[in-house]
Amino acid sequence: MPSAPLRTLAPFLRASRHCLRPGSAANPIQFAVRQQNVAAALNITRSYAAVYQRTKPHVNIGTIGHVDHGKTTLSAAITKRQAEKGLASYLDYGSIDKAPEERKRGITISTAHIEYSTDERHYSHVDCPGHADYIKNMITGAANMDGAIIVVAASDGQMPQTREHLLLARQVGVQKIVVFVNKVDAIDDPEMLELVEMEMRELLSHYGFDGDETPVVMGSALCALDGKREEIGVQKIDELMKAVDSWIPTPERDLDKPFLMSVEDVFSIAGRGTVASGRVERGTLKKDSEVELVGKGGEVIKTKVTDIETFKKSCDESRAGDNSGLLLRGVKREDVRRGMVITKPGTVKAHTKFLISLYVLTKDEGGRHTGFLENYRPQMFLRTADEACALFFPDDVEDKSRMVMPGDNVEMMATLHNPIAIEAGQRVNVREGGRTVATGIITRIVQ
Ligand SMILES: Nc1nc2c(ncn2[C@@H]2O[C@H](COP(=O)(O)OP(=O)(O)OP(=O)(O)O)[C@@H](O)[C@H]2O)c(=O)[nH]1
Ligand SMILES: [Mg+2]
Repeated sequence: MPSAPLRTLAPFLRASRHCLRPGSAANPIQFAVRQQNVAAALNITRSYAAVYQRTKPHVNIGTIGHVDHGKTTLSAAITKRQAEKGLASYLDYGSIDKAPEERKRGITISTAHIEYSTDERHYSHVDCPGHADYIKNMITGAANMDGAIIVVAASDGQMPQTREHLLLARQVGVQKIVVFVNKVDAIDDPEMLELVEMEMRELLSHYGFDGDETPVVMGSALCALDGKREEIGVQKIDELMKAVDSWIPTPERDLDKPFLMSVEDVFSIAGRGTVASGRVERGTLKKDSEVELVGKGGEVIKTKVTDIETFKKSCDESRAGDNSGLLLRGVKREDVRRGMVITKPGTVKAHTKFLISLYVLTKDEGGRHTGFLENYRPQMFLRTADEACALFFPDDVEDKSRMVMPGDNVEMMATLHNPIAIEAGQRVNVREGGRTVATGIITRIVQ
């Protein structure tokens, strides 16, 4: 379905096709200007900006929150508002809610993919219908979010589900969220709103988010969508998007991140020294740069890369995506082991304890046939490292005798036998007897 601005464009595009001389490029904007149709020229320019402009930084976000709190209404309202500014195509409630089910590697995703821009950035937005499904998609890497908008209905007042929302955000590995307190139109008592905000900030802090600084915007998605009560409608959508623009950071491109290569193999070259090889995960490294070797035992080895070999050729630089061999000055072969990482100094540390969101594979997905209890001790694969680990329930889980079943999404505390270089947001696999039994994402480093 063409967007509204593109539909107004159609006659111009058709007309411009007729008046084009062979060899000249179609330029509907110039054509509109020649026709002295300023409105059309502007429209076209805007729709081009919305649809084609890829120079703006890209960010993945989404609405999460409890059933019926207004996630879909808010998603529709955002596209409506941004469409008015020529920064999106308006998607009504129905076309967002009736998103087709996608299937990827046997994993069911059923989220609508929505696109819009602000003046600052370009967004891809998912409206998440079900918690369990989405957590699974996030954990298994079928979906990702750089930040989230949590929708909380003010009319529900003190809600037990609020905890669930924040836990969900943490579980999906999101570090920064913006709160939208919705259905403000249905509240007469301003104190009630203050209470909701206070409670949200407290809970944010409790779950490891920045409760003091997190933006909380209060409004009504429905009013914005229906064009009613601007002060709690469209104005609040504008405020929300400003908050999202400024609070949720633009993800760095892999190439711009600090250098990291996880060691796959180590060998020594007579007369030259020790070479560690692997695939460069991110960043770039120039010959003669200082690096650190982190992991396997916790001790950090500082050294210098005196030569770089990529695809069997010596070169001056190694970059994200390359398979490289790095010649390490003054390092003995036995000091380097598979599973260590070579990084820009000071950027990664080794740890032994962290929170992890796990999706436990079902029997049909090749996983276990039976559940497991706390203190389960499988093997954990973290980049090229594999390490014995133990899994426990976090402190705030009451029923610690519960059995984790295949198909479950579960948050657990993991401890490693040896310290390994890890970071929040990193994906890991849990294996037992040669098969993958769970897949997960590290959400918080504890120790
Ligand atoms: N009064 C009022 N009602 C609202 C507002 N926003 C949404 N609603 C209503 O709340 C109901 C649920 O809204 P949805 O947008 O479908 O909520 P959702 O979070 O997407 O729900 P699920 O997808 O089922 O989890 C609908 O009847 C909306 O019309 C609002 O700002 N004020
Ligand atoms: Mg919905």
